[in-house]
Amino acid sequence: MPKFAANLSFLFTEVPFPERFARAAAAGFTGVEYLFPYDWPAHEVAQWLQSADVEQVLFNLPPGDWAAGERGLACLPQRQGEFAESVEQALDYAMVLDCERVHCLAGLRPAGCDEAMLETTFVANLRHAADRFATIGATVMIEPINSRIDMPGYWLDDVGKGFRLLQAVDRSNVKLQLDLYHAQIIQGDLARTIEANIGDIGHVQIADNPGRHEPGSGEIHYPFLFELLDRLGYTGWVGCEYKPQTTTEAGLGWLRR
Ligand SMILES: O=C(O)C(=O)[C@H](O)CO
Ligand SMILES: [Mg+2]
Repeated sequence: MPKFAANLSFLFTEVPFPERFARAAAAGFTGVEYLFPYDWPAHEVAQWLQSADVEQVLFNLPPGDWAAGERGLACLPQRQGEFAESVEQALDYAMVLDCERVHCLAGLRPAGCDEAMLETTFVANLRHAADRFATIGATVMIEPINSRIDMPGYWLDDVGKGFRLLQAVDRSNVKLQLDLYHAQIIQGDLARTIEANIGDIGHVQIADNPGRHEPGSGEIHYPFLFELLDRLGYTGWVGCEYKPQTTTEAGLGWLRR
């Protein structure tokens, strides 16, 4: 069975964020991930990790103005200076939190912008981020996110495009974050996608479809996919990025099977 990380932006939301680390540990998780740590000083987050004795598995680079609807900076030609600053902020947090993985959100497709310009910008930004995070031995993830249900207008909304971009970026520490919930909505064919690209997959996330709830609540047969990941020798983490149908603890039955 793969090793699972609790995504604290989705799970244990019954309690304030600082308390979620201990709740995740008490539920048996040894690693945690979440969207953004930037509302708190890095040393405080490090204290929560240490007190709960859990590993910081992944977090996201700053996304721009999330509350205003922005979903990342990496593809935006006019925001490269801000992107570079966001990389430095995330790098500082990754060092303090001893985190080896960060996810770089691509951004929303701006109106009237040439697609080639967006891709050129994304590739240059990811190369920059990769070279900065390589200084601490960390990996930068890019994640295809569905633009049909969850993130309308998101620029990296195709799984094949994600794997193609890895080739264009050409950095060994840039990998694909395969969120199987998004991949199911985008294209399905999950097992073959995993098998054909296992060497380029740096992180996996799970939720069921439809509804983005616990594994076993929808159409995706996760026991088969977990066995496939094991058989393929996947040693990375699997982030539990789903919305519990009732409470987090009540929804952990799938993990106990
Ligand atoms: O949306 C997702 O699935 C993610 O994992 C992003 O990192 C946050 O939006
Ligand atoms: Mg995800």
